[in-house]
Amino acid sequence: MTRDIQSAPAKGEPVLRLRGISKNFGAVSALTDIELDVNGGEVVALVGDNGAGKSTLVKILAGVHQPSAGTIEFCGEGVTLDNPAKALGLGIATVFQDLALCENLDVVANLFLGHELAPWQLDEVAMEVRAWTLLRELAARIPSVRQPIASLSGGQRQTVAIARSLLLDPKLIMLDEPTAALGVAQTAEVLNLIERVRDRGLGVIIISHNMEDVRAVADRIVVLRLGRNNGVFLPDASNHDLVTAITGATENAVSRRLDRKTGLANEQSGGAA
Ligand SMILES: Nc1ncnc2c1ncn2[C@@H]1O[C@H](COP(=O)(O)OP(=O)(O)OP(=O)(O)O)[C@@H](O)[C@H]1O
Repeated sequence: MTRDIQSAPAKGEPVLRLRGISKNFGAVSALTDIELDVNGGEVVALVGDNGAGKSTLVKILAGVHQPSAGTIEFCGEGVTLDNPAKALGLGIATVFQDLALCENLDVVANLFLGHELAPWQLDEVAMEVRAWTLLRELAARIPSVRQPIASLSGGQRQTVAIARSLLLDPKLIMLDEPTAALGVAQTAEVLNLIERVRDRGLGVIIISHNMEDVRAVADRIVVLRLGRNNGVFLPDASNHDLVTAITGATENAVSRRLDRKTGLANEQSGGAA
């Protein structure tokens, strides 16, 4: 059922609390003893190298995978997320990287796709008004809600996918690489949108490999490495500390490269002064 997007949790209230979450796929331990806390009105970035376990954790919260061990508290209550419908019903929305939009349908149709139970589902005018209202509330830049998805930019598509997930009035929204493959302006637009979603009081989990985007929008950065927690950072943490937590090595190619670049920039600014 579709509800109004205003009824989000109060800011700062715990939305999600994971303790001891583990997930084994046969002999592979994808996650071991994971802790994660997300509050209302907070963006938490989940970062880690390939294979760190980010997608597995998101899929557990989306009800796609069942944890092998551990507890999930959602809005103060212990829950089991047996399937995606249960997670959605509780208020956990996920925007996967493929966005799952229908290219040939317009924005309105995509927003309401799958919400067949809504009373106004077949009322085209009501759906269009609701689509405009929602997109305006999000200050989204979509020229026309009657445009087919195929004609929209990557940033606009991401916006439609996020708006669609908000129609179900979630308390937590998970975004998998929302800025991957976007240009500078589109990335800024999506980051602004994430901030507006946060300002509504929702908890937001964002998976990203882009540290610049993570720093720009996250309130906390949670690092996973080899399926385990490997540090929680504020966005002003140094690149060196973040890269060290992500890769597990204090001396590595990424941090050497960053140090070289920083050194070069300092030399240049020193020379110019
Ligand atoms: N369905 C599955 N069956 C078996 N092993 C899996 C399955 N899904 C994930 N894994 C394993 O779990 C580990 C964590 O993978 P996961 O995809 O969660 O990492 P990730 O951090 O999302 O990586 P990436 O950034 O590359 O998407 C990897 O070793 C992966 O091979």
